[in-house]
Amino acid sequence: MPLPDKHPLGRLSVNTSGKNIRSKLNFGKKPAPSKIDIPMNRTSLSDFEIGKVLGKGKLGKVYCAKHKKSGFICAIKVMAKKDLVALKLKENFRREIEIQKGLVHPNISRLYGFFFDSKNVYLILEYAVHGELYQLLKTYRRFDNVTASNYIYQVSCALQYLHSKNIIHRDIKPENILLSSSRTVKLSDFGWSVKSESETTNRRQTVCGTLDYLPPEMVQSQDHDYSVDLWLLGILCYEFLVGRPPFEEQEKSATYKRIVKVDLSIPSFVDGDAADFIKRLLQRDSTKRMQLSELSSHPWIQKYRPLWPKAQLIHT
Ligand SMILES: Nc1ncnc2c1ncn2[C@@H]1O[C@H](COP(=O)(O)OP(=O)(O)OP(=O)(O)O)[C@@H](O)[C@H]1O
Repeated sequence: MPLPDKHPLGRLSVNTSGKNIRSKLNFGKKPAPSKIDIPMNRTSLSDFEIGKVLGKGKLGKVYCAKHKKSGFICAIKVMAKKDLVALKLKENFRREIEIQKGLVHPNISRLYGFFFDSKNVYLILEYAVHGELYQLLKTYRRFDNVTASNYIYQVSCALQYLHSKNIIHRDIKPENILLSSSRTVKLSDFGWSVKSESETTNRRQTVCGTLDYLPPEMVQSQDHDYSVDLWLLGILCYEFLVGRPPFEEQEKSATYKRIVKVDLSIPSFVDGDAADFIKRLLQRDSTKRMQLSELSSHPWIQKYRPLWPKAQLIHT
């Protein structure tokens, strides 16, 4: 699988404040339905009332929208067909849709369906009212242990589900995590995900993902498997608690070197149990990484779990 020309190995800076998102839509007095009931084969843009821009991605904008007939509130991602072709992203996009449309889990952003016209492709997505977790992290700089452990646990639930379906996400980072009401994590962006035939045999070699988050085996273009997501979870946890990823350097090559050596230094303000949690995931030898099934019994999770908001305990 070739690496598309324009993969963003860096941060995107977009305005996703989420303020007044719904203000332009006529929501009416009736509560919006919580389930979508749209015949996808006959859907077109005119079936939706389009509201405010929720954010801008590499390939287009995402809008808040209401399905006129049912009143269902969703997010619509609009991508120009010509951009998909020009950026050689058609295959990536097709794979993303194929993978995401079959996923139904409380911690995974739903893709309800898609439609297209002569110019654009439109994805109908679950609306995440609080937008990207990355913006929240930028606002607070770093999260406290209660928040971080809760978000990490929710991401791990999403990963457990994905892995059970033989899917490796490969691009976990704060930009690819959305927050819906009551701060429920919604893992999104399946553009770099792959579906393996079997959990153990199908190791892959494609280099992908975001630079700071790449595991040693991918930096070195070696085979990789499900355990890349464990590494990514470790980096995510570090970034939540410290405010930046652990191997960040100005020069790409310096970052690569630090990743390969696992040149990890955890600031002293990080909770000792959290530091242990991170170290258990950031293992050079991918077979030694803490398994998702072990994660919920780790002391860091155990310690802060009683303080999590009740709404996030439903997936245990
Ligand atoms: N389902 C959603 N609910 C609410 N806001 C969303 C949703 N999807 C995207 N957004 C907002 O729109 C912005 C752009 O999303 P988009 O998926 O296009 O970003 P992207 O990271 O460039 O994705 P991709 O890598 O697939 O192009 C996001 O940063 C987010 O703030």
